Amino acid sequence: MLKLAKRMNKGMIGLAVLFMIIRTVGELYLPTLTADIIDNGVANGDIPYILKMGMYMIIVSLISIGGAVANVYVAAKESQGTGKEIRNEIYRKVSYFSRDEMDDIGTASLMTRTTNDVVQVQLIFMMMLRMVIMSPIMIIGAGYLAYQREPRMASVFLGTVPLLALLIGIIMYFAVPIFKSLQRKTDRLNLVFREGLTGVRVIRAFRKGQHEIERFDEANKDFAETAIKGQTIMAFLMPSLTLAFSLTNIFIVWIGARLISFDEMGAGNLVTFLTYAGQILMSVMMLSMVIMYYPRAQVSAARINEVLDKTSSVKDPARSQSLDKDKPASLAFEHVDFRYTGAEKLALKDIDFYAKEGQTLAIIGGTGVGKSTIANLIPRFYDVETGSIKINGTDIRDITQHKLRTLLGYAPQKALLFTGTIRENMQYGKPEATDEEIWHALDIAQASDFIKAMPKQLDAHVEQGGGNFSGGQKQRLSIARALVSKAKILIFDDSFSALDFKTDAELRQALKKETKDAVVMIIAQRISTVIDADTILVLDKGTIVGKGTHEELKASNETYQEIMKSQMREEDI
Ligand SMILES: Nc1ncnc2c1ncn2[C@@H]1O[C@H](COP(=O)(O)OP(=O)(O)OP(=O)(O)O)[C@@H](O)[C@H]1O
Repeated sequence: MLKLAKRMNKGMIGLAVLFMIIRTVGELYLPTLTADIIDNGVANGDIPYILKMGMYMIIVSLISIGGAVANVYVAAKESQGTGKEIRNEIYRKVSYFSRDEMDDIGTASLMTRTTNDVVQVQLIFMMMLRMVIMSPIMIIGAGYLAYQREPRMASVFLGTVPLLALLIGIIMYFAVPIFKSLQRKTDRLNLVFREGLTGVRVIRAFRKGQHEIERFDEANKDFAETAIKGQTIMAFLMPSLTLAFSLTNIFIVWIGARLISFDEMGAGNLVTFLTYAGQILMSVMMLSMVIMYYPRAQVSAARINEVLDKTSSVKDPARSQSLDKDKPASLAFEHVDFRYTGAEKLALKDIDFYAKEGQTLAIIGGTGVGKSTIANLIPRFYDVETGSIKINGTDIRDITQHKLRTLLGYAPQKALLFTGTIRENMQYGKPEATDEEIWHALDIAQASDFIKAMPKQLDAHVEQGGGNFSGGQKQRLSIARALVSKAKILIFDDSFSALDFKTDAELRQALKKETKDAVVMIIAQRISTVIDADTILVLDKGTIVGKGTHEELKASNETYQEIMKSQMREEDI
């Protein structure tokens, strides 16, 4: 918590303290003025004195109110501002995470941490800048002033304050663990909600709607029950305060009345004491509220720090090497082994190939053999375990990720579009791309026809995740987006799978003409997609079991022949 609190502006903290001191001193001074009015003004019937002191009280009240308002303003501004900074930093940090770190924390939890956890921390910052400053000054100040006035009456606080502290301690003993567990339950609630929303089509197709509703209901119930339990325990706080307050008042009035009747104390002191009692007990309660919320905020702070302290396993080199742009583009995997974090077995073993500009390299194989893993290693979503990947002869770990990614055009397996217009989506990798360049890329990707058919064309709206386009349309748009940047290394991870055979063939033909100075990697499961590639890698269980052209593999490679048999009729073979 302290680590996050250090982000607050020291000057603003100083201002909050100053304004709070002004407010508290004002509030502590007012009861003494009341006592003066009663003892010197009312008792002697001195109207001018009452009026003078009344005016004085109004001025002190106004200064005190001014301090209070200024303190709230500074506290709110600083806590909200710090919260905003923390959210920004989490977002910046996460955007540099490798897939390993993303998998480790999980998207739902990252969302909870950026929103709900930051709100908890903001709340405690706000409390710190207000109550934590005010309460100790108030308790010590009111206690001291009360003692100065009449030590015999002040002794009442020695009994009631510890009683209140004991009651609060008991409440906290039960409430704190409950509040701590609430953050975990918020995570679970978000996870189930997010899965239910993103998987809504699958859920409906499998008629699992009711099951999902019940799953959410269970997580929701668990969260609500825990929150209710916490609030129920908290509900004892107010009666405890009332009890302590009433006992204090009874004792003050009892002792006070006796002292007044023996003429040992003025009536004004009694009123002053009752006010001090209220101020002291209220401050104890406010402090206990902070102590009550603190553990929950501390859990939140730890969860935020976990994200902020996480270092990406994929690091930029201390000194980035420059790539020779004039050199012909090339992509090489040199004896690459790769294993997912925590996995026992290698996902890729001894992957070794080379492709130069103008060449198309295809990778074919069944599901789960490691095709996408190869594609994911090139933009350094993960780093290799042994061996190396080289672009234009330079190890990709020797250049910055930013520079590396400007060299790549990547169409992922799951075509993803962003909310906005077609133009904005196409300009994602090259913000300065002209309409002409965009249409050209759409032409190659066989996407211009359906975009032209839309009334707004390049200004047509794209819904979240590209929801208003078909799977095949999304794939073509995703291919066009990769082409717009005119990258020298183009990776198409199963990007042709939702296209019909005719579109698939036309697209590859147009692509071939356009990519004479680029290396094109096509990952596919269909033989027809890889048939024209210069080199085809046949992948099985993470290793290359065949390398060559279609004709060569057709003649000699068993795995390739099996894939062909499963996909083509005998006469086509
Ligand atoms: N994030 C991950 N963490 C752990 N293991 C993973 C992860 N992603 C993939 N794997 C495993 O690595 C292996 C290769 O997966 P990969 O996605 O590369 O296969 P693929 O050949 O592209 O399959 P498909 O054609 O079905 O997409 C699989 O056995 C898979 O279970």
